[in-house]
Amino acid sequence: MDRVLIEGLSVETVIGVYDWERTIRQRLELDLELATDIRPAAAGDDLARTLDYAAISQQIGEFAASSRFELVETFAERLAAMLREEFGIAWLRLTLRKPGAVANARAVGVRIERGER
Ligand SMILES: Nc1nc2c(c(=O)[nH]1)N=C([C@H](O)[C@@H](O)CO)CN2
Repeated sequence: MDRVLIEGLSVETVIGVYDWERTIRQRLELDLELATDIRPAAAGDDLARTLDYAAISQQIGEFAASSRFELVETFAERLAAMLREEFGIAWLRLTLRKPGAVANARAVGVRIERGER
C-alpha cells in the first residue's frame, strides 16, 4: 500500500508524570506513515481523493493543544484512534518522540502501528 508521510511534526502539549510537568507545555515530535492508495488522487490530480497532510497536521496540533496526558503511550494511542476515525485511515505507523526528556538521549518515545495494511 502507498503511504502519505508527515515527518518531524512538532507540537506542544501538557505531557508527563511528574508534578512539574503538569504545569508546563512540552514539545513532542511526530513522524507518521498513513496507508492509502494514492492512484485516484494522482489520476485526477485531486486533493479530495487522498489524505490531506496539511489538514491532518492541523488536526494533530489541535489535539495536542487540548490534551493533558501523562504518558507518551496514551498520547500516541489516543491520537492514532482519533486520526483513524476522523480520516478513515486503514493503517498507520506513528513515531512519537519527547526530546530532552532523558539526559544524554536525543529523544525518547514510542512507535506504534494500528490497523490493517
Ligand atoms: N514509557 C514511558 N516512560 C516514561 C514516561 C512515559 O511517558 N512513558 N514519562 C516519564 C516522564 O514524564 C519523563 O518524560 C520526564 O522526564 C518517565 N518515563
